[in-house]
Amino acid sequence: MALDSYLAAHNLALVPKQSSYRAIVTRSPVPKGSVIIKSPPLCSFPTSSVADSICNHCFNSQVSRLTPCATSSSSSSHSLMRCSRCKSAFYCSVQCQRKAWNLHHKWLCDGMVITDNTNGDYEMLRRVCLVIGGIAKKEYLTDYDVLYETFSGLMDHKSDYSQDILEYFNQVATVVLNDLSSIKNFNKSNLTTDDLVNYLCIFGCNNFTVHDNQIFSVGEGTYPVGSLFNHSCYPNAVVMYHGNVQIVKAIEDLSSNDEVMISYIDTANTKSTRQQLLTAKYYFDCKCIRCNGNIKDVDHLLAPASSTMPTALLLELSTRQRTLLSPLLPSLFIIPISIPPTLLQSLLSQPHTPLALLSQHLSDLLRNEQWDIAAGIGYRILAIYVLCYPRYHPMIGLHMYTMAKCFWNSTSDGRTAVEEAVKLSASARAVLEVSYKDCGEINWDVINAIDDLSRMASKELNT
Ligand SMILES: C[S@@+](CC[C@H](N)C(=O)[O-])C[C@H]1O[C@@H](n2cnc3c(N)ncnc32)[C@H](O)[C@@H]1O
Repeated sequence: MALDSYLAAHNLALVPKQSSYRAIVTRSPVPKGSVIIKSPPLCSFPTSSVADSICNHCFNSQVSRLTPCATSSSSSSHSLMRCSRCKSAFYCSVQCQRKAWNLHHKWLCDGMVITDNTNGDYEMLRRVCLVIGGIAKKEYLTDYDVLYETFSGLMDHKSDYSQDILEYFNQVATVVLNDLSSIKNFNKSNLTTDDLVNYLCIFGCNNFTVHDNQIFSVGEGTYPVGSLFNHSCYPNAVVMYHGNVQIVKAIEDLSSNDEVMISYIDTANTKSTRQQLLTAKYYFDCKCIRCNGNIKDVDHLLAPASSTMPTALLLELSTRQRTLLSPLLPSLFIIPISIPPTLLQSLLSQPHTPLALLSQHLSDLLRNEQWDIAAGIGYRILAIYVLCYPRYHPMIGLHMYTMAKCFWNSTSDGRTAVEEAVKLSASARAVLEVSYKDCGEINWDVINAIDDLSRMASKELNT
């Protein structure tokens, strides 16, 4: 089978597993920071909010220097080309425009839909049907045979969907079949409404949100190979994107025969919220090392925010966090899973300030350029992140980078703040390097920006 040899070429294997049907395991040790597998989407499309600022084919951003799917690194693109016919599709290069044209745009250009969350199913289904139905020119799609074989074998959980949802899927399937039936030769594909309903069921529990280098959502994609990885609330791998190419990276050292696990949801949530999200969309009860209690959970710090914090308390908390947590920064990286006891003690003794509330305050403080208070609150958030994300998770690194910027911009603490900026940028780099290395120039730009900040701050310390 094409899939087995494809996985074997990446030192991976798909093995049966009772609790989750199948699982991906390593066939040799994989050091943290390694690319486990890179795979293209069967289909993908950008979200409406960014559709005019990223290439609708490869998701390369307007301002980036490298086009992931262009043949030469000199094909720089600082403004996107617009489809002159529909005026709603944008491309970074002629190559991308040609690929999109031959895969779907030729048939969808007239009825181009500006996609949003309500018609994402419709948009994805039309594209998948053009590919599977033999209309799209498959030579423009990388690894089609593997993608198709894998997609066809994915779990659809059809019996778990409610009658209402299946009826909605049936309506979408009917509209799409009707739309596509006017295309010459589409009827030869013999695709039925039932087939399309099955595809929609597969999308529901397998599709991915594509994100940029700041983990902001930029699109949706059907990634059959990535869909083979099971979920853990304390994953040993993360999903990165170079444009719309999906890259699974190890964030822990893996031994031979270890199961590779990613997370399907934001794991900075209480156990009950995580379980609800996973049951509602993926139809399973999570029994991962965190959910079964092998890692100390901190639900009281993750509860949803119900109110805002008075400014005086915010200030007090900010100052206290800096005093308590700044000296602990180095220890956050020494112990892989267990939490330094001093940190745990300081967190548990704090007033009840859930993460959502702190994050909300942090964004307000950043927006209002209140860097000093933001930095202190940032420490508190960092401590909570360290308790609920694996040590080398990009959320931790990106947050450290935000904090480094706060200290660098802060005016009140002089040299101490600059020292904090240096310390935090070094930590941010150490964490982000693991997931961002070998993921293309667009991701590496974040590391370059951290290095720039670190150089400026170190220079200031030495003058
Ligand atoms: C994206 S697929 C993952 C691959 C899937 N195991 C397969 O063999 O095709 C998602 C589905 O896998 C199962 N799954 C994923 N992670 C699981 C876990 N930690 N425990 C139990 N089932 C899991 C659930 O049925 C879920 O809806």
